[in-house]
Amino acid sequence: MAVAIDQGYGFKTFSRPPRCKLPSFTQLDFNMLDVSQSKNAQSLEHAFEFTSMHKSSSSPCLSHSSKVKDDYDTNSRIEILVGHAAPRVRALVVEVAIAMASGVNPEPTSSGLGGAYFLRAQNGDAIAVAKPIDEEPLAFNNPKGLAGRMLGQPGMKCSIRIGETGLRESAAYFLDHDSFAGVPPTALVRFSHVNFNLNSLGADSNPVYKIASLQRFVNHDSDAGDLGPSSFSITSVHHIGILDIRLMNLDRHAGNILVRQGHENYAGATAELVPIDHGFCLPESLDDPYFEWLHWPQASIPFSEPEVDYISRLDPYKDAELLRTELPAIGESSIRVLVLCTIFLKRATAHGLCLADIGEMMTREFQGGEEYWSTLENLCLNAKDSLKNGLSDDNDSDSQHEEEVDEEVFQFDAEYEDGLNESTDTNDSLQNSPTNGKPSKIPRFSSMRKLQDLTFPVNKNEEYLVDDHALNTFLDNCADGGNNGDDGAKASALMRSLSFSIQKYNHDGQCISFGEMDDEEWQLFLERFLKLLPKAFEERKAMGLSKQRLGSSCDF
Ligand SMILES: Nc1ncnc2c1ncn2[C@@H]1O[C@H](COP(=O)(O)OP(=O)(O)OP(=O)(O)O)[C@@H](O)[C@H]1O
Repeated sequence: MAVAIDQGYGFKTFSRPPRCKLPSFTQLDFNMLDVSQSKNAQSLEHAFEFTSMHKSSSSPCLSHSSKVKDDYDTNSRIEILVGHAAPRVRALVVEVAIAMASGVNPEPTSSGLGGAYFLRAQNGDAIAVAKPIDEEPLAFNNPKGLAGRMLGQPGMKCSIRIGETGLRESAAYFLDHDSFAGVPPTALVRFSHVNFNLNSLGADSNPVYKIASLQRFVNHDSDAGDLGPSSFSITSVHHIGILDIRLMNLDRHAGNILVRQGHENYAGATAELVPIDHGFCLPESLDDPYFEWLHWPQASIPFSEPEVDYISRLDPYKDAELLRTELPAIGESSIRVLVLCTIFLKRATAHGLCLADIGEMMTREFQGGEEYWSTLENLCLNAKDSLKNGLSDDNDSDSQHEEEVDEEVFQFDAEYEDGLNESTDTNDSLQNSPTNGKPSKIPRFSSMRKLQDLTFPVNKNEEYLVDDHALNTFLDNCADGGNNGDDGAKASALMRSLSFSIQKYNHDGQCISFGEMDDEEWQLFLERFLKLLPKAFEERKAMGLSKQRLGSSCDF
């Protein structure tokens, strides 16, 4: 049987496709592919070179509805929206197209809070995981009882909008240069006429298309939540951590790290880790990241030479340009978070800090029931303050500002010290230190009152459709994990990473954002920020040394 190729929609066979019918995106028509002739996707891709696949000059359009009038027919289709230029994406899409042409249906997964589906080949092997954007947690077609809000509204993380996690999954793959962290090939695709979940809101809509992230399925033995970290290779932990820091990943819980067991060797720690689920990366504002690896011993081991070299070669401005070109729907404020975090990583590494140091400096802290800005946020607030106060670059103003900052830091540290005094730590050397060996912090709520104009805007007048009672019941059920064996433990881990975000969103929904600055302000801000870094890094190092003197260094 001959392989029929849809000349109009993205393939060429032996003659050029008619110009007028070239679509914006690559499109494969499942039913137009004769599976019996297509032994494997790779050879198919080579045999039938894709057309030039003009990338749409406009942003991928994320529709706010699942009901559309499809111009085509009712055959199942898949199109690449984002990821044409990414390696190994087309092979993945072709494989999925072939599987679907053979009549294989998506298989819903029970884990995770969003709708996620395994796509299998005819022989039953999983090929890919698809996650439709309208089935994300809180989105209107969420199949796990967490539906309600519309796309574009703030989601589980206040700094990431519903419907935008798929874009971020794709961005993480683009930004994982040389497969350093091992993010599986990922694209943003459009499925037409495929059976995904529709809640009552859209149940009568047929035909339907869905935008979804599509990721290569990775064979694995377990996830990091099933094991202690002692078997994980240092390299795997470092590489994932480096990615998480650059992208400010808010959701690196243990379930988002797949584990592939290696063979035992003299070092013992050989398990390879595969990072998945990057939907909560690249927030629109600084936020509180969740790094499961933060207290793993591997994170306290200095970066290796190749890692330092990789970090030194990272170019935040090139990465920013890559996102602007390949994922124009990702906003400038998220791109600035990427730039800032990458600069932070580069400078901290050059200063000799380890992964745990850097991760901790990005993470907020709780003391006495209060949440405090992270060191990174404090640095940004101070840099923004100095811009706002119009301080010039001359030395006098600089030192005057530094004094002001020091005073603020000292006042806070006194408060922090009080807290420590109440706790069990009575070590004199720590108590006598002017900064208490801790990075400077500002009580979150007081600093927010002071800096409201710098925060991520959330329209509090918008009416959200979410049923908060249902949400809370769901969360309670998840948090009741201890009684449910593995699933319960995973749910608990997940909740640890997510629950505060929900609480935060409900209470204030504010974070530090850079989107409101014009280019000149942004550059000035970065200059100010860079000047503040050496002192913060020194403080951090000093803190590490005091810890070591106290004998609390990590044993591995
Ligand atoms: N690339 C992959 N390879 C293998 N399994 C995967 C892959 N991506 C996801 N999975 C599995 O699919 C399930 C759901 O995926 P995922 O955790 O990404 O969904 P989610 O709804 O975004 O989850 P969460 O609620 O943790 O944010 C998980 O069991 C996960 O292990």
